[in-house]
Amino acid sequence: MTGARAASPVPVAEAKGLFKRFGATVALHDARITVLPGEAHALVGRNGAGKSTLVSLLTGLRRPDAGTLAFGGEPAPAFGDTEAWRSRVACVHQHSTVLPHLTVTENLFLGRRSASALRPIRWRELHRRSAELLGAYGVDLDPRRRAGDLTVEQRQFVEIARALSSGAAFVVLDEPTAALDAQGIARLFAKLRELRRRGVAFLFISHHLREVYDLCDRVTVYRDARHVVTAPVSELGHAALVEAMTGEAAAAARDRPVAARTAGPEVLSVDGLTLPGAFHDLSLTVRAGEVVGLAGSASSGAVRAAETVAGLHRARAGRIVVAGRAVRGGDVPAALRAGVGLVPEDRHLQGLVPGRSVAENATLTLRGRLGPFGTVLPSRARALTERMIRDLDITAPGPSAPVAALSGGNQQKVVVARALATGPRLLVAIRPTAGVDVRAKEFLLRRIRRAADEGGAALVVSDEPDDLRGCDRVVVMFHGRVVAGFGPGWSDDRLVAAVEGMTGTHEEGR
Ligand SMILES: Nc1ncnc2c1ncn2[C@@H]1O[C@H](COP(=O)(O)OP(=O)(O)OP(=O)(O)O)[C@@H](O)[C@H]1O
Repeated sequence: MTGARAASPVPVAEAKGLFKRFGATVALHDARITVLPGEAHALVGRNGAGKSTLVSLLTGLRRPDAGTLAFGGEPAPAFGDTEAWRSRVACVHQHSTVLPHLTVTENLFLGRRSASALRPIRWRELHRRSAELLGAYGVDLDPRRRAGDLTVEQRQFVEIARALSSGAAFVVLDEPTAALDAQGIARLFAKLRELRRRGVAFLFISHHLREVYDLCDRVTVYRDARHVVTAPVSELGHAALVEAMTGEAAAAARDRPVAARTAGPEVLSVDGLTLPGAFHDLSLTVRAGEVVGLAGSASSGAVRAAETVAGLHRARAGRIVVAGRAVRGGDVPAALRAGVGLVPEDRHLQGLVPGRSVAENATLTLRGRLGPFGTVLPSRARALTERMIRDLDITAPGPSAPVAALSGGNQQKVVVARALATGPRLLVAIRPTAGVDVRAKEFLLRRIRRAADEGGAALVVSDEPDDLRGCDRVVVMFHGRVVAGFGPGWSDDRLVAAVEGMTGTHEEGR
């Protein structure tokens, strides 16, 4: 075995001939993947391609219908032997599996069986060991802290440290950057590079193809439940990668607005808005026909500001006027009545009712509009949803499928569909393309643009240059204040610098 290793290394993980169905849906069809020791291997594909299903099989969460899995040349552990799976593969999900009410130490050492398991727990000793363990991965954290009080980034590092300390040399990262801002992503990547130097291998799932090129050696593409290609990233250019994902030749270059459109009357006017701890004295206008970007990192207050406009928080001071009507803060139904549609940041907490159908979720905001006496007539809801499924290119078995059965990106499209269903005067979209594949991203952004072109207006919160490129103006926030404003034709560098608080310019006013 050891002799053969030099010639062709034993893969840290290898899956062959995987099949997995959910009812009538084929999630994986004869799929395969091979991850070599110490490599950073990307897995990409459109929403619903089968990536998360593969992760659930690779981590022992689900059992394949057919196919084989091996780690380090050995067959996968028995299904249900959690400890054995954990020692072979670790997974960092977008949604953390760290238990929030326990301390960092408890999370790190939870459920470990050892010779000393029957002895009373010596907390001082354990805290010292966790500090040491975290230190070894360059994480400076008080191990006595409750995990629930950590940031997403810190929780991810606890998760990675836990995984590696149980012996795994293979970590699956399922959209780990989705909830991080640019600096958080840079720190995560620095840690991942360092771990790779020590021989740890990664399977990295992301819809940000730039991250794939930045971090990974090889890339595997899945399309419609099947393996399409595995190649070194250096041999698969951007256009070829998108083509492998979509099965179509790459789309023509995205249209960039060259000049500001003539804007109509004010749809949103925010004046002197203050929410202590989040933003201070914020003033902003959005006119009919405009798409305005609100950019900022996690601590900028941009998300909270947009949520306040949509009625999720009550500001301490200031005024919000939508289409000439003052909107009382902290009242979502009032904001909805005034014509605000919201795509919330966290579709799991604020966006969807998982057990209900796609049709019910997509029409949640429409009560009273479709039928008499506040009812939603099933036939009309169905017709409307079928149109949305077509319109937004949602991959779903049909309007009556439960939304929990859709892939993450398709769930996000249902959230956007729902916000658009009311024909809002002002669409407030918070990171609307999070978790959405490359094609669907362009589609959603075009759909938002269209809502504005048809007489509405949109406020798009994001720190992704790609999300903001189609905006007429971009307002940048840093630490709760507006620090910059850009008109059309801004450069990525200057925008990123402003988001990171490196500059404060107003190129085109607000
Ligand atoms: N629990 C489930 N019940 C029914 N269908 C499911 C379930 N989980 C996944 N599917 C279906 O299996 C297919 C593959 O989904 P999967 O979540 O693996 O896609 P994905 O590539 O991870 O997509 P995304 O990029 O949107 O996260 C989809 O058609 C999805 O609707």
